[in-house]
Amino acid sequence: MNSATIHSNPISNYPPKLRLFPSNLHNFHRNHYLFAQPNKRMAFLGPLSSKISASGNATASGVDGGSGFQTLREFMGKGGENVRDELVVLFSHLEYACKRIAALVASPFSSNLGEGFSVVAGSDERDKPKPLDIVANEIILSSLKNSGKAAVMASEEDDAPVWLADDGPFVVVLDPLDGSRNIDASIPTGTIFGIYKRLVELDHLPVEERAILNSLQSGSKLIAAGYVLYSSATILCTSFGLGTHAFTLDHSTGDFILTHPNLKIPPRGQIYSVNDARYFDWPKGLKQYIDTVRQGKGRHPKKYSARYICSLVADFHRTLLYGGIAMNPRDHLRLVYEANPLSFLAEQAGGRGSDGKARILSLQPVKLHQRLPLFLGSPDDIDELESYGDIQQKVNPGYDV
Ligand SMILES: O=P(O)(O)OC[C@H]1O[C@](O)(COP(=O)(O)O)[C@@H](O)[C@@H]1O
Repeated sequence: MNSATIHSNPISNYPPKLRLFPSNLHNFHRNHYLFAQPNKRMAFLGPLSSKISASGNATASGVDGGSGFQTLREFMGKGGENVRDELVVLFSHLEYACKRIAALVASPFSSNLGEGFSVVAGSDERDKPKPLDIVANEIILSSLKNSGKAAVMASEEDDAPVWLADDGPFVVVLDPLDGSRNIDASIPTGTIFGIYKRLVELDHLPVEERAILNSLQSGSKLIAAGYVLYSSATILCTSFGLGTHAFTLDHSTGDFILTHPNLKIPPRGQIYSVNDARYFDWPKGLKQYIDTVRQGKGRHPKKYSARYICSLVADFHRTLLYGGIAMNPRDHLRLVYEANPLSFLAEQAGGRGSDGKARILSLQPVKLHQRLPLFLGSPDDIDELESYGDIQQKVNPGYDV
């Protein structure tokens, strides 16, 4: 959440001369994406396509038998998840927004984006918005508006949810650009999103109330969730409730290609991911757990390694692939925008999402910007960690870095 005031429209001014993307989504897709030549795609995907063809999972999940690869849009259709058209439309707008954000994050022109913003005096230095957060938020907002499929968007960047369309079938909750405080060093960042159905039984309520209550649904009601990792590759990882699947952006065509069908988190990893400069503020149980596994004295007789990027999407993505635990034991990450969507993906991949005491998806959010301790990862590692009892960091002085 931030208290920024936007005095000019950063998107329409950006980039100063060169337009990276046409403003009209339809023409954009027409000219650049949907009608990309298949042969061109194949030429770029030679090694990848054979890798996917060799995977039983990929074939079973409907990878195009002839060409050996499948785009996200194809996957959402009959060959894969077969979700309904309305969700396909919503997703294609979200996908488009994230491609724009990916381009911005990597752009040499993004340093100009700070111009035209002012921040309300007195807000905590750490919580001050980075301009790219706001631009990313605006990009997603306009895409969701254009989709006509989102009733409401609740964003970590906004104080209150924005009502978009009375008949929109979906509710979208999101963190438009997580980890953005690392952005000047080109450290990976990410977008996190969750999708619920609009609660039609609330349609009679005043719009503000309707917007909030629709956005405060429990994670167990998610119908889809995902993240987009902006890193050396741009990865869109998603679940519609039938497994977790990751797609890699092919920059030559603009397609997200299925590269990690049916991701399964290893039941146990050998990596813990936490900001351990906070060690002296941790409770006894958490200290003991970390001391134990780093010495190789835990249930898994291997010395664990530490990895901490301090960018939640990147830390979670690595955990999904390699196993272990990505954690933030203090009340810092948000239930609605971060913990619920990522726990949904973790569970769909056979992993767990916990606040140290309870399953994240079983919690009923009471406030939009509610924060909590978060532990995501391999089931055996999280079980072992929780067996230490007090692992939630209650001392939370706020940290300046
Ligand atoms: O300072 P900590 O406790 O290590 O928190 C780092 C975490 O905060 C985040 O930067 C999110 O915080 P913000 O929402 O304030 O940007 C995550 O990407 C990261 O995992």
